[in-house]
Amino acid sequence: MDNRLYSVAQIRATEAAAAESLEPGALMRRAGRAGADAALELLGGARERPVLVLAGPGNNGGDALELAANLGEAGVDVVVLHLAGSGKVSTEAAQALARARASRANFADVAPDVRDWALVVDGLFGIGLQRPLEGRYRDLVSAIDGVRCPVLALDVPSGLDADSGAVVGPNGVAVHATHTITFIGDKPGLHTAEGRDHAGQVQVAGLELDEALFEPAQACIGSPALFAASLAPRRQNSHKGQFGDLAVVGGARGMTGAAVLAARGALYAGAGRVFAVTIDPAPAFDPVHPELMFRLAHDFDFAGRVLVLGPGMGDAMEAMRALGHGIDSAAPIVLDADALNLVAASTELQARLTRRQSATLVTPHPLEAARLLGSSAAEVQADRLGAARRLAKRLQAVVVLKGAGSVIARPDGEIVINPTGNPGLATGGSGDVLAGVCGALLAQGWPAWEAAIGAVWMHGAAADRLVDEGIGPVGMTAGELPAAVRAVLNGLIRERGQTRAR
Ligand SMILES: NC(=O)C1=CN([C@@H]2O[C@H](COP(=O)(O)OP(=O)(O)OC[C@H]3O[C@@H](n4cnc5c(N)ncnc54)[C@H](O)[C@@H]3O)[C@@H](O)[C@H]2O)[C@@H](O)CC1
Ligand SMILES: [K+]
Repeated sequence: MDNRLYSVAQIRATEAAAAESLEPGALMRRAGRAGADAALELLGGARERPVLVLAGPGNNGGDALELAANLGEAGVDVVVLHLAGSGKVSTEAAQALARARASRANFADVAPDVRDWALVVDGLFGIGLQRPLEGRYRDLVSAIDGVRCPVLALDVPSGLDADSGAVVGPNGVAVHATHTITFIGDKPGLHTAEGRDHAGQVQVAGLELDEALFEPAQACIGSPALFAASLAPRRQNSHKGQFGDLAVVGGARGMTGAAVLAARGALYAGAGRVFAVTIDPAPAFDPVHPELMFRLAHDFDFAGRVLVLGPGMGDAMEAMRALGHGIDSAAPIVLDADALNLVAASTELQARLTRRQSATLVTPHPLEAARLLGSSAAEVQADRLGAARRLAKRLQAVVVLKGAGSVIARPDGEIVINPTGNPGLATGGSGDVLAGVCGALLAQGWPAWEAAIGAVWMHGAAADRLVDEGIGPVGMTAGELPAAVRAVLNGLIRERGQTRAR
């Protein structure tokens, strides 16, 4: 599976290189053909109701006009609303307009009333969007929100930034597509931030371009293939000492649950022995999971333990002290939640973090990332890939920027966007479980990059599995995640074992 993601600048460079050896308009015709095929597939055999094609002023509109001509030829009743702009029209788009005018597609002069369409095709704007949608464009986007049929976006849902997945604003709007067919290569903005809500199911049409025309991708979509090397079945002759000692350090007064959830996540993700190390005195044991060993941070020996620092840690002196010990330890560590806030407030801790010799993995949500970067959550969300890259470089750590389409970044700028998960994860404690799973994989010897990609993928897949079982998204609880993570992880290991046996 090709899971690479390209920036708009890279797509433009590929297009320019391809255009040198192609006749004018070839790419637009290919895009119009691929778009029409996707539309016909969505229509199935249905021909009773017409298809509405919205064509904007640029080349995205050109793609839509080619598509409309193709659908007309295929005998589909097509209504085109073409919104010409005042700017210069490309030769290809002008050709596409002439072709559509000469085809069996019908042109409407004004926005037709919302009616019973079989399909709406959004070809208003693609990667050339320069500003928020206003006036008639904005009205059309609102009208599309009212339709009951599938909405197919060409290249990018209009109004969405293809690089960042942000709706171009302030107070911007963007088409909510059920399906997006994106051209030349896949784009990060379709998979993170607002992208998942606006793009729907994404299909890539490569337009038959030669592989050599592409610059190396610096981002891709996460999948088990990226952490397959770490999914080895356990040897029969195993003992718990081989799967690591993990300590979750957190649980200040009133927040013991955060540490327990992280510890349970770690237990179910296969860590050999798991300690819940609390800042304040906690219950002696977890009656649901007596396997967890409770200790007080004050007299815990951090040496040799993989650490998850932060869940419910608070900001007391004792928390600072424990965090300092953890950061200076020689073992891999995960920093989450309160630990990130403490690091954000201390340049000294940040400096110690960058001097670490072993792996550091940090799992901020957008507000925590903003505190670490000295910006705002809105700024982080406006450029999730950029924020994650900056943070990874600054902290010399693998970063998981959580939220829809979690962004995983490493200091050299490489990015993975996670495709699994659902809004059921937007509940207290789910981040604690993720931190615990990250720690468990590190404790079992996974490299930090694979551990981050794998933990996020499995945590999301666990939530998807719970939704399939009717448990969520509404009302899903963090406590239900660990067992589902365990099922996902064992399923992957089994699959991998079967693939290798074949
Ligand atoms: N570049 C490529 O690699 C290819 C591009 N194709 C299509 O062409 C698209 C890019 O074409 P363009 O560069 O012409 O860009 P777009 O068609 O996305 O939009 C540019 C046009 O819209 C206007 N515009 C931008 N934002 C606006 C706003 N908010 N309100 C009103 N007008 C606005 C611009 O002035 C310009 O006229 C791609 O998304 C794709 O659909 C395909 O034909 C195949 C190859
Ligand atoms: K579009």
